[in-house]
Amino acid sequence: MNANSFKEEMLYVNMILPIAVDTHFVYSVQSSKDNVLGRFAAVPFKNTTTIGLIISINNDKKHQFRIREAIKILHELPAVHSNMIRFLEATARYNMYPVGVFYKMILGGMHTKAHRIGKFKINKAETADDKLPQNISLSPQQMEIASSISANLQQYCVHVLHGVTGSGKTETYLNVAKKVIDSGKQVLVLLPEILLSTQLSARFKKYFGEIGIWHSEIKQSDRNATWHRVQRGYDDIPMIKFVAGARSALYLPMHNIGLIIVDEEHDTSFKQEENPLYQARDMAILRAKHHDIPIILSSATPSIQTLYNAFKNKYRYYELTQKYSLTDLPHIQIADIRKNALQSMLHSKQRALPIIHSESLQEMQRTLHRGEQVMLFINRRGYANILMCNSCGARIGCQRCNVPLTYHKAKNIVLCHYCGYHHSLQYSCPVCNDANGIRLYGLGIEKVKEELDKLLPDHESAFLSSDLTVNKSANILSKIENGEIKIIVGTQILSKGFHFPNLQLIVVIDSSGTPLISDIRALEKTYQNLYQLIGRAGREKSNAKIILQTHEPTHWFVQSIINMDYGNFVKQEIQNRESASMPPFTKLCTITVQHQNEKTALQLIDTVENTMRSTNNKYDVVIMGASECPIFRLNSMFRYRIILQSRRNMAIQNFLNDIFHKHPNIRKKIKIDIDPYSFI
Ligand SMILES: Nc1ncnc2c1ncn2[C@@H]1O[C@H](COP(=O)(O)OP(=O)(O)OP(=O)(O)O)[C@@H](O)[C@H]1O
Ligand SMILES: [Zn+2]
Repeated sequence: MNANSFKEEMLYVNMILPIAVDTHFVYSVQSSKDNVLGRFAAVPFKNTTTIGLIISINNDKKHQFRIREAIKILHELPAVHSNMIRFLEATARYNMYPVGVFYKMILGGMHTKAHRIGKFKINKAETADDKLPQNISLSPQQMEIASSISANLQQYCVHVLHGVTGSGKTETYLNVAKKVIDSGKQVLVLLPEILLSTQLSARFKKYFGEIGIWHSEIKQSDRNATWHRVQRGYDDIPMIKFVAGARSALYLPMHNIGLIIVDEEHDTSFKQEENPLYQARDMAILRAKHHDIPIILSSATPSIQTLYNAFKNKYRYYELTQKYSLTDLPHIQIADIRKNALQSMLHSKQRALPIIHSESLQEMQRTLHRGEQVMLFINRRGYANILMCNSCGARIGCQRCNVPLTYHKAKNIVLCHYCGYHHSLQYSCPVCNDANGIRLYGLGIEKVKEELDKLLPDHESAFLSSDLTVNKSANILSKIENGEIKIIVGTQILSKGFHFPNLQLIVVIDSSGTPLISDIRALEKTYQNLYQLIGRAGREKSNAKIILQTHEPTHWFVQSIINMDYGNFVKQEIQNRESASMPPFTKLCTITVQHQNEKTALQLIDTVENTMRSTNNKYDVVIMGASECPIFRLNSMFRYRIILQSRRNMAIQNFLNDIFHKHPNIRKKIKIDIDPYSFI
């Protein structure tokens, strides 16, 4: 390099700012050309300051506006790699946002006020008290997979790690991760948020010592320290080599990333449903591609999309066929709620359906007697999900949404699960004015716990549901682990990758229940949840039991669960998707408009639809709709939508860009959801 290139001069540079506009910003900096690209810089913006990212030199000689000068370049941080910048632009293009929106995620909630920059305390990240006792030696099957993946660490490749629950997928990918770290690079593991508060992070710490944890609830000071320390070390405090995080960790500007792992890759929580909308698993694949590094997708029930890509040899597929502990798979049996209902009516003249079947109760007593743990699964929050008037039959719904309300007993409120609207429970009917008309029906987790406390008063039981914070769940989880709590009642978060060695019985309160809203992935999700849930029992001991309480014991879906044949289910489901031209055979995108005024909403969607239909559609995009959304009124807004469908990648984005180019106003009026997971 010649000494001249270090000469400082006045340069114009193009920058991305954490702002939702489609342009780059030009600033002047006093620096050498070689030392600015990819640097963060504090800059004045309007009447405040922010941190921008320098992405290129601006060679224009004349500028229409007065160019402001950057306050300082953050030379203490390494330059962001051009691969990361390309990834940033690609992710914005794919999800149809201005690049600044995703750049904001790279900043990860850092202070952007100039006077605060560089003023932070370097906290130590999380460390385990004890290191792993001895080196874990992989089984021959685990070893073969780990070596095969490790043989190919220098380039992009998607590896699918499929193995029954408890087969040692985690050990296998950690073995690969260790090699990557030993070679001087960094590893990122993405997990559903709830798993970060569990044994899994503890296990990571035992493996790697200090690790970075990244999720929505970490303290600002830890956030600052981790953000800086994934980029460089400080004095005697080394750079963080291993980061475990929820989906937003994908955008951390790690200095030298060598491997990404997405654990429980099928989990739908990887789709962010608020702005910006993106699928973190899919974007992780995109990031791996841009950095030219491997990515491992791990799951006992990989998504249909992932398996389809593996079948087509786009991804490499590995299967772990045996449980590591070699205990038997749990025994699954059915408890027919209808029969039990009849009996309890005859004997006790009680009309209500029993919540816990007599067979389940007996099995629970036996299990507890042996000192083992029991889990009850119900996929409904709250106490009662039907509030109906006994006189007029009116059902109490949300004032702002077209959905029924749920009674939450602990908080003593009637709550809308969609918009959060709530009020206290009232027994008078708002429709017929019967002062005592409202009755509670239906079943939620709180009612199950109440029933349990009646049936088994000597045992403490605990709740686990998405209503809890990460810290609260961590507290409950540790009580379950140390055996203080013997009975666990929970919603679908129980099906995430927990490891409770002493859990030997799971009762699924109601395994019927079809979803209210047509969702292309409804069956896939239900199957994955139940399969994963079943995998929580009998992890270290044989003779575990699963009881599926159901109204429909002969239903094909219930039968396919009993057989635990995921491969067969996937084959069926892939055929269904193909004949319906649904993903993974096509790409979808929903375009939603909403307005407080019903007529205005309708006019809006008409305008959008007409514009779309009159645009030259050279991309083979199919326009379906417009129609009312399944929840027509949500949060006081009337909602209409159009579904776009295409067989080609990026065709929908290109089509929409053409429209926005001609009709820039349309964009502001619509919500775009690329690869939608929610169809409400
Ligand atoms: N080679 C090994 N040596 C010692 N213990 C192992 C080994 N492989 C797995 N185990 C242990 O077996 C249990 C299950 O392994 P692991 O958690 O890796 O499985 P998994 O497939 O990731 O599970 P899940 O999908 O259910 O989360 C763990 O307690 C783990 O420590
Ligand atoms: Zn509501």
